[in-house]
Amino acid sequence: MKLLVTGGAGYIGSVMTKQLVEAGHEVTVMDNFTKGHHQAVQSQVRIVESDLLDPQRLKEVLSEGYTGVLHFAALSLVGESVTQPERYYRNNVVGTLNLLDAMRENGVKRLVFSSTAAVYGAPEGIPILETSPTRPTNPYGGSKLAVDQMLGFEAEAHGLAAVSLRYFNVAGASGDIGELHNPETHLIPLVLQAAAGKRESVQIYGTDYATPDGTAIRDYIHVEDLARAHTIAFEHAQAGRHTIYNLGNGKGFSVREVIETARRVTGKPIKAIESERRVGDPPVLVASSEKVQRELGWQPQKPELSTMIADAWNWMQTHPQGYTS
Ligand SMILES: NC(=O)c1ccc[n+]([C@@H]2O[C@H](COP(=O)([O-])OP(=O)(O)OC[C@H]3O[C@@H](n4cnc5c(N)ncnc54)[C@H](O)[C@@H]3O)[C@@H](O)[C@H]2O)c1
Ligand SMILES: O=c1ccn([C@@H]2O[C@H](COP(=O)(O)OP(=O)(O)O[C@H]3O[C@H](CO)[C@H](O)[C@H](O)[C@H]3O)[C@@H](O)[C@H]2O)c(=O)[nH]1
Repeated sequence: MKLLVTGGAGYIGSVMTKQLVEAGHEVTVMDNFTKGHHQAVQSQVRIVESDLLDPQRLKEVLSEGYTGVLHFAALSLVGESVTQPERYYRNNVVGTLNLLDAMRENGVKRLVFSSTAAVYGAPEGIPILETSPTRPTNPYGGSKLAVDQMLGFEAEAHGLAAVSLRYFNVAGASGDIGELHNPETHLIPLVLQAAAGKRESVQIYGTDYATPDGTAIRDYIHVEDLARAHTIAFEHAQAGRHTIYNLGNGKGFSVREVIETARRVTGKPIKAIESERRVGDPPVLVASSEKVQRELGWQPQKPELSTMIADAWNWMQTHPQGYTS
């Protein structure tokens, strides 16, 4: 298949691109490189350095005849979205609208979209189902929910085959591709930076949650398992339908458990400092992934937290400078 991967130079998109290339597909990556890395993209992949906010370029590219699009490009810093909501809605919603226009104009009718657990806000019940109420507590989650809703209407009106995958906490690395965000806000890379001596310590945001050890609980999913789910979802997408799936392991780990596991995996004494809660963080986010398992037959192959941390640690050690381009 000939596929367009937006945001394919970012963390998850580059793992997706690698898997697609390994499966023999022809891939074009479109990325504006505000966050992405050239080195994360396989050498045989065509890179179009362009922005989703350039509708003309999107139309030109999509006129080249694609089977479908895997759409990862987005801004995704929760804190930044609170202070700059307009930027998040423009990039994530208007960018996706431009993409849908270009797809429609060129008869490209298949899309998998990166949605997020952030659409659920602070959930009423755990595990979180796809039918749980969506009440995002920040503009990032709001922008993703707006796209999820838009896709439902677009599928109905124009026959698009669309799938939204609502990821929980993505972690790990895939061989020579790893996680390098700047700034980094995610727990596991920060913990490993402390293990590697790149930072003195890691902060534990909140020790007074109503959880067994007082720290917040999250559902971590290996980036390879996540990317594999996209391929299955893409193949099963049905014309005129928009389907939503949660993607997690259905099992939660606390911040202290993550740090403890990282100490064991790395053999390093990682210094942790107990701090205040981070504003807007829900105490527990754990997915029910029953629907994706039942309907698509997806199963995580790397469900262990220690495997995710070991793969991320291995990447960090083999790439001490991260990506250089
Ligand atoms: N990492 C997670 O834990 C997580 C969890 C839930 C959802 N997601 C979603 O998954 C997707 C990928 O996340 P990631 O962690 O790989 O992020 P990332 O920042 O590493 O990758 C996103 C890529 O999109 C590109 N991009 C952003 N806006 C663009 C635009 N307007 N035009 C072209 N390119 C643009 C960036 O340069 C970057 O390379 C995002 O949509 C994110 O919201 C991520
Ligand atoms: O230095 C840190 C960083 C994080 N945490 C804690 O670790 C947990 C995980 O935090 P991350 O920042 O790694 O991940 P989030 O759960 O905040 O965010 C993830 O889930 C969100 C949905 O709620 C979005 O989808 C977002 O893109 C995705 O990364 C949270 O309880 C957070 O408070 C710390 O204690 N110390």
